[in-house]
Amino acid sequence: MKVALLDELRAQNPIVFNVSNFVTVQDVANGINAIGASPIMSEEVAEADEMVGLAGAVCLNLGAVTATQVTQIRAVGQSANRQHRPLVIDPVAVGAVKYRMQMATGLLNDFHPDVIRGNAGEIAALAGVDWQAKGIDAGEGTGDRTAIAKACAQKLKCVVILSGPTDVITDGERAVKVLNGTKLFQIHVGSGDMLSSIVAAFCAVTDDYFEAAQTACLVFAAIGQLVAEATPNLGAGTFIMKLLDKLQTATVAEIEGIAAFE
Ligand SMILES: Nc1ncnc2c1ncn2[C@@H]1O[C@H](COP(=O)(O)OP(=O)(O)O)[C@@H](O)[C@H]1O
Ligand SMILES: Cc1ncsc1CCOP(=O)(O)O
Ligand SMILES: [Mg+2]
Repeated sequence: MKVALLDELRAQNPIVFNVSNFVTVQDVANGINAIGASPIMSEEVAEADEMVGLAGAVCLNLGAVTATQVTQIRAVGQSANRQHRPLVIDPVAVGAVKYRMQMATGLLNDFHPDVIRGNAGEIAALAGVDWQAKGIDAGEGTGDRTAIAKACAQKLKCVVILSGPTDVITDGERAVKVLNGTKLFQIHVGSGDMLSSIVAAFCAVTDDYFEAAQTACLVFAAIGQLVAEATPNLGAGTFIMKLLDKLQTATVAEIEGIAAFE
């Protein structure tokens, strides 16, 4: 685990190109900006190649995609592969909606992601494992989360993050668990989307995407935990404000001080 990548990210200030969903786009932009990278969003297929070309990494969020946007997402994904930009996918609610699963499966045939970040319901669905996803949320299941994440990584040949109370990060062989976090993440819609884009930001500053994924998960979860511990009984509204503040100011030493992983 290389928490010092956070300083590298802040020094390089990489551009992260996001195709976001309309629900959480501002959280994603501000989260990337606060941590020290530079967000840019686009829904226009005509500028796909140019956008990818100026970015250090690309994050495709499948959270609220129209048929027109599928065409743009495909073009962006293929362009990221062609231009050798790290590519992160967030497969929102593929475990709950058959249409989304078909759409995501089709896209994953058309381009190759370097990292997929989803909750248990989403990663189980992509792995082909039984799980009761609940809309955008993880839902219920009894399967072993590390085994499910590994199965997904082996099937899709990429790094997989299965996030939740414990984040599992795997390349299909090796697996690391990040134990930090706070339940407050669950009462903010967009926590997962922010994490996916922050994973992309870390992928922009190292070629080791397994390392980038682990570090992003640790940094994000630990910062949430620092915020929760600093203010007892924090509510949903103030949590996101304080989370943005702490994304901006947290130091490597503070994060290393509470880091819990195995
Ligand atoms: N119960 C929890 N306790 C601690 N951290 C959590 C908890 N639930 C989610 N998180 C954290 O929230 C972030 C978003 O993950 P998750 O909730 O799984 O995504 P999504 O919003 O896509 O369902 C991750 O950093 C994860 O570690
Ligand atoms: C509510 C909602 N509906 C479609 S996308 C979306 C946001 C999902 O955000 P997250 O997965 O980060 O909780
Ligand atoms: Mg999500």
